Amino acid sequence: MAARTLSRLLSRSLSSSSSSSGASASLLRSPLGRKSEGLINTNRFSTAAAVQELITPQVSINYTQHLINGKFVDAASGKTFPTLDPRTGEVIAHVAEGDAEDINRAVSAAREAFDNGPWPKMSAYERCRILLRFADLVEKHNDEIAALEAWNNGKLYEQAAKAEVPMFVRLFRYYAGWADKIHGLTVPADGDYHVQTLHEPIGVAGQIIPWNFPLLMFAWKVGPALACGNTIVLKTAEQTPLTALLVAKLLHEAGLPPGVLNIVSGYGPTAGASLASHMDVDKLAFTGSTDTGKTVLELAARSNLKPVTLELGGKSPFIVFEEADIDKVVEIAHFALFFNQGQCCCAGSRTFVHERIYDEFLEKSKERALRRVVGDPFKKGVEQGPQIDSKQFEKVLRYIKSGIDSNATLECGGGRLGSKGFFVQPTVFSNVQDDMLIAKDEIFGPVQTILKFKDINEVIRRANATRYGLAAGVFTNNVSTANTLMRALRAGTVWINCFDVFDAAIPFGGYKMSGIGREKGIYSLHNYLQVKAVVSPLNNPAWL
Ligand SMILES: NC(=O)c1ccc[n+]([C@@H]2O[C@H](COP(=O)([O-])OP(=O)(O)OC[C@H]3O[C@@H](n4cnc5c(N)ncnc54)[C@H](O)[C@@H]3O)[C@@H](O)[C@H]2O)c1
Repeated sequence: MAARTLSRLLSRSLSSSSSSSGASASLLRSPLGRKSEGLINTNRFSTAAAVQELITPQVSINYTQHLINGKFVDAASGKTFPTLDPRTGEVIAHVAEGDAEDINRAVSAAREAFDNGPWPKMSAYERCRILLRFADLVEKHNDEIAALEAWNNGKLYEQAAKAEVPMFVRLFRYYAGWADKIHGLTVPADGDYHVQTLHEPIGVAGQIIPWNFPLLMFAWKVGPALACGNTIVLKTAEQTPLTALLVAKLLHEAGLPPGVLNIVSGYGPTAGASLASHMDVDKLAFTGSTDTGKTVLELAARSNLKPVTLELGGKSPFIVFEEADIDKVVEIAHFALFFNQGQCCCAGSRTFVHERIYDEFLEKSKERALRRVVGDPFKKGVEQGPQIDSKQFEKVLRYIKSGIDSNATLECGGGRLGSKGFFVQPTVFSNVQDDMLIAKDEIFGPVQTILKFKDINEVIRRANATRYGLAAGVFTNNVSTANTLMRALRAGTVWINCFDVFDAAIPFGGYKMSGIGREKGIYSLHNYLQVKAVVSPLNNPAWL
């Protein structure tokens, strides 16, 4: 298709901003009666002046086909599917729709590149240098990549430009650094034998990623797999296929040989399921919902028993003890839940507050939510954009209704914003009980649930009483309380007096139904390596 340019679309929607059409730059009326151009300001006390400036980065959609064996190609069936701008629900591009045949072609290219191509035979230092060159190129195209990410996902442009693309770059530099430091051991064993372990690439890695952080999920998976010398078939989420194709182009410009990274766009039950069940895929790494995680694990087991890592959903407790600094923690709790429109696997989605500070904490949390600025993610000062699509948007509204029906107290929000796009009011519930659906299920939206607790043992029990175990936050000035909680909480990450601190070196993953295995850090390398024991007899050894 002809390249579409974001700045052109933005200027078009700006010039029509006096109509009440869309979220991008149209007039949207907040439920609180404020009305302002191009934004929905939930602040009764107004910060509108700070949020007028529209950022118009240059970006166009140039890549919409599959990337197979270093070339952009149409789907075998010739089919395409639409990808949307969540601000308006309008189609921004038609993308090749992959199915089993496209997956077959991509897996064959990856197999050939692994078995006979230069990548696994290249020195680790050369692989490192390609990854470093790629990181430099991404850095150079930072704003363009961030704009495409925001356009396709609805996330804040500034969040993508200032945090997510730089984190992407950091992840690739981190794994580039590992490429030439991966090695086995010599092992002292009983008997006259020389024993060593070889850490070998696992082969063709199948990777399936979600839509909430399309670029970061790409980096978490592709970075370590390439550092270890594997080849890849990546299936992007159907909602957000665009940025993976753009950065993959840059990776080839950096010197990646053809066939090493193949990308197929398409839907889960067709393209995703074909990848998970493919007999020639040696490893599967999946990030997405717990239900789909179970499906892909089963597909992997029923096909060739490929090893599977799973990064799944969460319902993470955010626990505030009585001595915490209330103003500061209200802000962190707000961020922990509402960041990225609440579409975070590790969102602090059960805010447990000690009964002595509960009322004050609740009042301030509500005030903060009312001040949250919702609007066009390309505007400076906007804090919240739209949900990703109508399905997620409706799911969030259903959970809000379920909270109301189950007699939790709706403190603020509770509905949609505007009439176009997928904007949801920042919503806070109090009087939430553990057995309510809003306290048990992953809502994946801007809905904060605030629960009251009395003592440490009670809150540990309640925080752990979930099928999930992805992350937790603990806010206390008492060292002993912190020490107890960091061990007692059954979660892959425990943040003490902070939340959402990510770094390439920090492992991430879940206990219980939040997943299997860890990504990032040194731990991710283990996902992409086979360990081979090599044993040979020693004649007359000088030492053992
Ligand atoms: N633990 C983590 O690191 C982490 C990170 C981000 C998101 N998540 C989780 O992801 C979920 C949100 O993402 P989502 O709605 O895109 O999840 P999802 O499970 O619907 O989809 C994730 C991916 O799986 C694919 N898929 C769907 N059905 C499939 C099937 N039958 N076979 C193979 N692939 C299939 C989709 O096309 C998509 O690419 C949330 O539950 C969130 O918590 C977890």
